Amino acid sequence: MDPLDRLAATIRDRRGADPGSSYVASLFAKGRPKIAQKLGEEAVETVIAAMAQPDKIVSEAADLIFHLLVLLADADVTLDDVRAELARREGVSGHTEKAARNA
Ligand SMILES: N=c1c2ncn([C@@H]3O[C@H](COP(=O)(O)OP(=O)(O)OP(=O)(O)O)[C@@H](O)[C@H]3O)c2ncn1[C@@H]1O[C@H](COP(=O)(O)O)[C@@H](O)[C@H]1O
Repeated sequence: MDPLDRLAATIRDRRGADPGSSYVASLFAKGRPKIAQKLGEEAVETVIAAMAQPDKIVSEAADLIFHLLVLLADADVTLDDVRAELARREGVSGHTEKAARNA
C-alpha cells in the first residue's frame, strides 16, 4: 500500500481512540476548528520554509500533508475522492479553467 494511503488508514483508525495516547485522537477530540487551525499553521510554516528555510521544506510539507489527512478524515473525505477530483482536472490548464469560469 502507498505510504499516504497507509497513513490515511491509520488516521481513520484513530477515531474513538484514547486522546491521551494518540495525537490524532486528541485532534479529533478537539474538533474541526482545532484541526483546521493546525492545518493553517502548518501551511504558514511551509510557506516560511519555502521563503527562508529551504532545508525545512520537506519536513514542513510532511506536517502539512499529515494535518490535511486528519482534516479530510474528520470531514469523511477520502484520498480517493481527492484523486478523482485531480483526475477530473487532468489535462485542463488552470488558465483555460479560469477563462471558462469567468465567461
Ligand atoms: N505523521 C505524523 C505526524 N506528523 C506530525 N505529527 C505531530 O503533529 C504535531 C504538530 O506539531 P506542533 O509542533 O504544532 O505540535 P504541538 O506544539 O504539540 O501542537 P499544539 O500544542 O499546538 O496542538 C506534533 O506533535 C507532531 O509530532 C504527527 N503525528 C503523527 N503522525 C502519524 O500518525 C500516526 C498516528 O499517530 P498517533 O495518533 O499519535 O498514534 C503516527 O504513527 C504517524 O505515522
